[in-house]
Amino acid sequence: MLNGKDRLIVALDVSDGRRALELVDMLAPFTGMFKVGMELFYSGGADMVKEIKKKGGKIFLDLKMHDIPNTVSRAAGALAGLGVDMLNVHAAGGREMMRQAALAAREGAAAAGNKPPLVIAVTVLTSISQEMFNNEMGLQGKIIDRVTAWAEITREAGLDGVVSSPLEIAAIRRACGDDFIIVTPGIRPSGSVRADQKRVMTPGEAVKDGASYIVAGRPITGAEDPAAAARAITEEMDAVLEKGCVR
Ligand SMILES: O=c1ccn([C@@H]2O[C@H](COP(=O)(O)O)[C@@H](O)[C@H]2O)c(=O)[nH]1
Repeated sequence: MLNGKDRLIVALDVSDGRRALELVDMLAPFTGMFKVGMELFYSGGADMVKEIKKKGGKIFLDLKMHDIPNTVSRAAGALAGLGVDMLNVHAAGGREMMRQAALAAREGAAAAGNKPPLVIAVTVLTSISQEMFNNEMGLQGKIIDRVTAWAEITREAGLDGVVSSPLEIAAIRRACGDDFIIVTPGIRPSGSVRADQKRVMTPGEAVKDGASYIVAGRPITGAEDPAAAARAITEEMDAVLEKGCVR
């Protein structure tokens, strides 16, 4: 079973490549994977991915691709050639887009001699509240039902898992089983600032509910001592895992 360190993905949401690499050095002892998102990838590009890999860091490339199947699958193939460990698309792009993206990612990785990345789909962003979902996005019903339905389509399309808020973990586990990967941002250690996140839980609660991985950014990178913040999060998860109360 993965321990707290393995399950922690730190979001490197900075535009300064030097700062990103400093954070990698500082946080590597407490972090299983580093998330390179739009800010760092659009400013540092593929070189940033290569630099983090040189330091031995695993990479979740979080570009949330959402376009027609041909465009997304070609992009997924190219990104898999970089040797990333995880990449993602939006489930709202549909079953066929997801299916082609997963295939292309596996082929792109094999062509470059890399291990196939985990390919996962973003469901409903953690910054969306139930009220926004219904009134701003014009979508009916409950977020939890939409997330669960998209998770099932994601699994049927041959992807490895989903990104959801921690509030939906238990429902996804019931629908998609224990082997399905659930990655949850919207992680806020007790007492920390929510900022733009609407559907949140603490690290311990998320792991207790069955999260495969949690993503934390500002609670770590914005802390006075990022290493201490990351260590506290891994310890909180380990305490839950050691009690064996993981669903
Ligand atoms: O639904 C989603 C999908 C992705 N994210 C990303 O996770 C991190 C969270 O950062 P915090 O600073 O811990 O809020 C960020 O990179 C997002 O792009 C998400 O928050 N929600």
